[in-house]
Amino acid sequence: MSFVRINGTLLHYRLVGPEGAPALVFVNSLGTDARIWDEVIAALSETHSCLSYDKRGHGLSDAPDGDYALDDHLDDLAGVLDHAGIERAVLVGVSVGGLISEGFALRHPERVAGLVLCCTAPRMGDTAMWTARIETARSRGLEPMVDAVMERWFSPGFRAKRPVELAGWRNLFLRTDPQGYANTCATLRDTDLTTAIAGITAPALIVAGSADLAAPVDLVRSGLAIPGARLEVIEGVGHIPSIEQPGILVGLIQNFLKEVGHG
Ligand SMILES: O=C(O)CCC(=O)CC(=O)O
Repeated sequence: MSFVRINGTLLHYRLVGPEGAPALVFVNSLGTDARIWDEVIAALSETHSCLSYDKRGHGLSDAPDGDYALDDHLDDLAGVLDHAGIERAVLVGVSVGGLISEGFALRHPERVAGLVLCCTAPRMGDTAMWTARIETARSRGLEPMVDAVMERWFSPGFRAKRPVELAGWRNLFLRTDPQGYANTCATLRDTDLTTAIAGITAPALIVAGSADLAAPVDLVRSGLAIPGARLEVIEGVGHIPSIEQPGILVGLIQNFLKEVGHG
């Protein structure tokens, strides 16, 4: 576990794998932290230097007050990469982490060797939906929404067959700072990269889960506006494939890394 302060905000990150190996950077989703990548990183860190971090408002990172702009997340990510000595990487982002990855590829094209965009889209939800969620989180915390969130995150099969793990991930969500959660919902409320992603020059693999209720396959398809991007759909999986089917996700990432010549 390592920590760094970027522009006053403390961020928690982990860097594992062979020193000097091609880098992979993992960006987590709303209401989760870097632990969602553990099984994927266990496999990929044999060959790659893997950096994961808790984005602001989540995990062991600070949760500063006020709405977070996409630019705040991009500054954080650039700061963590600079601190870790990573010049260029393939970014693997899920949901809002995918949006952050797209934004980073637009701002720093020279630093992005490729994008793996899981269960995400350049515009997720709408203003009314995020405004309502922000209001709930700020006034009543995360408890009122936990059951609905678990249904969006995990397929019916996962929820039925893996109740103990489900209980653990439920705890992760409930222990997220409600203000950090709400402030990150503001990023989703205010970010629309629908037009901008046509300007991404990095190669992109887009991954969807057929049972994802937070980012349904048809929404995820909108990411194909990235030139040359291709889509893979993991059958029967919900919003967080790194938890439900880490082995399948690892295989997809490994094929993509070969295609783009990144280790
Ligand atoms: O997961 C994200 O980063 C945002 C999408 C979302 O709303 C997830 C959820 O269902 O809570």
